[in-house]
Amino acid sequence: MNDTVLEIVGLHKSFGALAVTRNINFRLEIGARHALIGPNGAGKTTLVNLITGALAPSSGSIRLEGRDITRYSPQRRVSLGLARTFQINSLFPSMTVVENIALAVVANMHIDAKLWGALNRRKQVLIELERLLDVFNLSGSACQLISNLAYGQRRLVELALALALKPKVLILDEPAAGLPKEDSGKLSELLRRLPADLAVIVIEHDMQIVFGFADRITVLAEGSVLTQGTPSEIRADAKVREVYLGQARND
Ligand SMILES: Nc1ncnc2c1ncn2[C@@H]1O[C@H](COP(=O)(O)OP(=O)(O)OP(=O)(O)O)[C@@H](O)[C@H]1O
Repeated sequence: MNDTVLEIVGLHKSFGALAVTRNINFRLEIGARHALIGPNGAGKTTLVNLITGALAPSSGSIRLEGRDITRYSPQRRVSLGLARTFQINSLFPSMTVVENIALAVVANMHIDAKLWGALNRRKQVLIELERLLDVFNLSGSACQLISNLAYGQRRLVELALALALKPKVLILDEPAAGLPKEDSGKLSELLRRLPADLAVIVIEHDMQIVFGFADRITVLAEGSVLTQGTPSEIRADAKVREVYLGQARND
């Protein structure tokens, strides 16, 4: 059986004469926990934008479950199961946590207003809502307005929204950014509760999160893959230490 869910082959992106993504290759298997690390300007965000379709590559290909999605729109990629965390400004601040998540669940189940009244549909939505609130420990704040939540809680709601899409691949772009150190410990714990069959790519500067979460790490430098390996291989790699780990947030 082929367990590959996402495959990146020879991906290349130039802005004019500047090549910012150079011949990137990697594959994710079902349930993978993959981290993308590298110094500022290494090309991590550009690579995510290529995978999600926000940018078109100059060459190379992206396959999701064997299907070539290289030229698909971002929306079509999402509908096929490629999600990334929502930005905070995609939450509705004057609505509650549960209302925000419910909107995403209902949209993903393609339930229109007329069918919403059907009891079994309503039950399905409620079961899914309960599951998402539970995964992210949000049940206690379900009825709070987003505008009253602390920053860390809002980030959890974004994660819940992304999971409401029932993705096969989830890209987490710096989930710990802006979180106080004590909350990043909690974030690690919650990341471990993501569904086992979901393939996750995390881009993160916090090395405690990266090494606690990833089973495989790709290190980017100047747009290229410097090396890939298991956390212990990456930790022991002299090149990586030189270009990155010595300067990363790992206190
Ligand atoms: N639209 C663009 N036009 C020209 N150059 C760009 C563009 N977008 C990104 N770059 C350049 O591409 C390189 C990689 O940027 P990118 O944001 O992908 O790096 P990064 O690894 O995500 O960095 P950081 O960790 O700081 O977010 C940088 O040198 C950046 O200046």
